[in-house]
Amino acid sequence: MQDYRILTINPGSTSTKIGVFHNDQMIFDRTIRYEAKELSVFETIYNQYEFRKKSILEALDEEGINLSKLNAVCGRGGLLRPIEGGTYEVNELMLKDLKEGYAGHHASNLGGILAYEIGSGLNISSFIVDPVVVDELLDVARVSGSPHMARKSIFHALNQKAVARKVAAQLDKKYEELNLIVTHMGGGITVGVHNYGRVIDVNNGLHGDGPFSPERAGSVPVGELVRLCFSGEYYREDIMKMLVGKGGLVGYLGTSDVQKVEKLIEHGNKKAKLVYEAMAYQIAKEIGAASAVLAGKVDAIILTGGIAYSKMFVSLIIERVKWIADVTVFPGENELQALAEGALRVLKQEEKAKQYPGEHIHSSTL
Ligand SMILES: Nc1ncnc2c1ncn2[C@@H]1O[C@H](COP(=O)(O)OP(=O)(O)O)[C@@H](O)[C@H]1O
Ligand SMILES: CCCC(=O)OP(=O)(O)O
Repeated sequence: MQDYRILTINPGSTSTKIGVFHNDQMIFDRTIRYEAKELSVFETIYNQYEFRKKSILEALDEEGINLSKLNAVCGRGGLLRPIEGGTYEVNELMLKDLKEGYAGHHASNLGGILAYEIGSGLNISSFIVDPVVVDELLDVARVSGSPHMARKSIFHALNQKAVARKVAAQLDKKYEELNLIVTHMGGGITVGVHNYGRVIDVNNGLHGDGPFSPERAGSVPVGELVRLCFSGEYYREDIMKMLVGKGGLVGYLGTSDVQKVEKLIEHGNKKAKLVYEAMAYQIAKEIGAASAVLAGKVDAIILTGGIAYSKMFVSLIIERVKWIADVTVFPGENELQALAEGALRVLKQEEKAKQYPGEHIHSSTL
């Protein structure tokens, strides 16, 4: 059997996580953290490209990783056109969409770009796997209530699918045989309805939908939002920041760090307690809505992401949703492993790499 060596790259808003895999075994990983002031000199996320690339190559060099032994580079995919899940070869159109921010700007846009630039320099393949725009929504889930707006699928597809596969294996089943509700709780929070391997409904984790999160407002009262927009007090950017970046815990408490919020609660801060409980309450409510999508036939509820490390937070959710199905807690994320496995399936020819953008997915049915 041929062996493969894969470099995986997962850019986040404050860090770039990298991993080197020998087949599906991680042999090196590192989280390269950046100071806020290091990144603030760049006007756009795309402008951070050279800086992040240099930091990756330096980390690999420090570890003595021989780049010429790599067979592929695989990055986290960003805000592209809506596409179905899977492993995609990075192509010209994908690079253009990632650079221009076809569906917006998020650090994950750099994943495909960095994979391509490093891969093409070494003359090896570059891929992305399950980008945040994976769109497997039911038509009925796309209808928002206004013909001027459609609901969109933007979520932690990579980690949700990776963790769902892991839990399916624990249950001795295939992912495609189960109905799962997967909740990723990180900087953003998304609750995905996984119906036999397809995410048929999910809140748009980036653009104002679903539970609030450490740094995002989630669904807000829309009449109030319109009032703020036309109050003459704010620019568009101010309002967008209220929704993403300065919403949620940051908006109420000035921090996106759940551990700091727990410290405030320990010290008797009543506001912190209320906001913390409200975030768990909104997540439980979203899981309840997800269970209705599956008509109550739920094999398991999964809680994952950084916040799932908190026993206190997780127990607040579990006490409200345990009547629906068993809850499995999978703290952190499994994204580097998922990237490597996605690339490996293609390298081993178990799957063909998909071509972006593939079949057009309608953003509205009406
Ligand atoms: N041990 C922990 N207990 C509680 N919260 C945690 C813990 N570790 C990380 N978090 C919280 O998880 C969130 C970040 O989650 P993560 O999945 O790393 O985010 P991202 O989506 O940005 O990758 C932060 O709010 C952080 O404070
Ligand atoms: C919903 C898009 C992905 C996302 O929100 O990722 P982060 O939580 O890492 O910002």
